Amino acid sequence: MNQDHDHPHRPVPVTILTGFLGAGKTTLLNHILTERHGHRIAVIENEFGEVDVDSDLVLASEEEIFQVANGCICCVVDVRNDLVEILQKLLERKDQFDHILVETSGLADPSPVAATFFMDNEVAKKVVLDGVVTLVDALHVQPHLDDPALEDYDNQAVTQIVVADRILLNKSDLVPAAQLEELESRIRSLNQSAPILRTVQAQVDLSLILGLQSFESDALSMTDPHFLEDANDHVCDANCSHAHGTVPPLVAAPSHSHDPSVASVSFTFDRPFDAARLQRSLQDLLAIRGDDIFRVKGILHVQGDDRRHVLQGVHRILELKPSFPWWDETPASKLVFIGRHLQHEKLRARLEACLASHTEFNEALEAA
Ligand SMILES: Nc1nc2c(ncn2[C@@H]2O[C@H](COP(=O)(O)OP(=O)(O)OP(=O)(O)O)[C@@H](O)[C@H]2O)c(=O)[nH]1
Repeated sequence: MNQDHDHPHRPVPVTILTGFLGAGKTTLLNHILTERHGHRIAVIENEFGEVDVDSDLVLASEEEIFQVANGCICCVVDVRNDLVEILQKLLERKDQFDHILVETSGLADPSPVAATFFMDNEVAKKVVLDGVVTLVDALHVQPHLDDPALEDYDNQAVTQIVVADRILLNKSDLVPAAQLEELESRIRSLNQSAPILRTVQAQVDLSLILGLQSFESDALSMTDPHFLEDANDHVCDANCSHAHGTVPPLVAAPSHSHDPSVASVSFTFDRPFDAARLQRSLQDLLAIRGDDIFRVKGILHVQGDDRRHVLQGVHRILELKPSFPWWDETPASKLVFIGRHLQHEKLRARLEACLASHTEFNEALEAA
């Protein structure tokens, strides 16, 4: 499958992996990274919260994983410049991989991300957009598609479906068949051409989502003639007045607008959590606030356990699972909440109430 060794000048295909918060992007990424598919993939990740949890959720693999700066890749200029810089560096040693995968944050519009590949003339010559793969959360997508609070703003859940080449209707285990069919027709009304694949835990035959080559830039502009212009008023070419081969100065703010009421708050704690108390407390919180709290994720230090614990919440679904040991890393917790009307201090107080008491902590330290 690695035909690219024989064709060093062939542009490197780039897949953009997108989908709303909690839809299953990291789950798919882990599936891709652990499957024997013959591609050597460089992964670029972008996340929304200030504290990086996502890189800890990606399984160890031989592939290289790069983080672009914190902030939304589709609308923060620095983040898009960061993406161009990473691409420039990656392309200097493109003999080491044959596919690039960009996982966007769950709130990103993939169009400006795709456009970033064409902003810099040197980068544009060396990559080809292979496809946009969109994960859709079968259980939670409906209210986001119809979100009344988005009246004056772009709806990223809709945009992500509209621009997709492949749609994975994920978490199909959580929804009855009749509802899946309704969802499929809703998705079909937004995107008539992308095949919709039902998945559980994002398990999909990778030949259906990688190597599509659907997106030569001609094909891209045929899909939506305003695709690039929408993302940015400028696409570089040989006639540009500015220098190429450096970070393009014209990565301007895109024309779309995010819902400013969606924000993220992050926390770190050295003292371990009482796992049962934390789980009860967050379940109580999500039972009441689960419409507004879209996403919770964390890597946690749990009292009396030398393994990391992974906290995953999507609206009212919450799970806390042990993962691999801390090894020589000092255990500590980091958590991110993403949603509307998040009250930082109230959340902090709730979390602090779930930490193991100082006495418990000291006793555990002495016993160790
Ligand atoms: N029941 C069920 N749970 C799933 C499925 N796919 C993923 N999940 C769970 O959904 C949660 C979120 O999955 P992630 O892969 O982290 O989602 P994401 O899109 O990367 O999340 P963000 O990066 O925060 O936007 C995790 O707890 C997964 O285990 C599925 O098909 N069925």
